Amino acid sequence: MRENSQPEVNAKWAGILNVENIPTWLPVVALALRDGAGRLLLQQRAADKHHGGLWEFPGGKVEVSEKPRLALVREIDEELGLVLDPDRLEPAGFAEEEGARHIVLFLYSANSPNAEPVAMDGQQWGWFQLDEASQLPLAPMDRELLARLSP
Ligand SMILES: Nc1nc2c([nH]c(=O)n2[C@@H]2O[C@H](COP(=O)(O)OP(=O)(O)OP(=O)(O)O)[C@@H](O)[C@H]2O)c(=O)[nH]1
Repeated sequence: MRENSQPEVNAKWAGILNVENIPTWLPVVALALRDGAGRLLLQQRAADKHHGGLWEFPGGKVEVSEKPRLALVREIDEELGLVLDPDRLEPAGFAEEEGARHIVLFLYSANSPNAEPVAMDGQQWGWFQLDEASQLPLAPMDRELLARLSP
């Protein structure tokens, strides 16, 4: 594209294109991992974090330039010591949370009948049937996503 020679027009575009003027959002990936009995793995957030004490799907923030699937593989390894095949992660929905940080949570699903998770950060976790999971104090987006999962 040819550069605009009018300084006032350039200044206007510089203002619009300045990253600080673009509303940003935080991409987060999470996993609905099912065991051989169809139960879901959920874990409890640390008390001192956003949504502290609530239960959630394992996962975390997508780093800059990281592909979502690979971010999820990294997070699941870091949190649960499980190494997943990125090609076996199925998209399972997304949800959004307004707030100081606008979060978009991308949920994937995977089956792992023989998974032996280890709580790498000492977090509480468990396998839950869908009806059991819905009884837990869940993070708001997780409740929404859980309701959309097939039994
Ligand atoms: N991992 C995960 N985060 C969720 C879920 N639901 C939900 O609202 N969140 C929110 O998404 C954000 C993800 O942050 P995180 O803390 O898990 O991410 P992280 O592990 O990369 O960051 P950290 O450095 O703070 O530990 C938090 O604000 C968290 O409350 C969920 O199901 N899984």
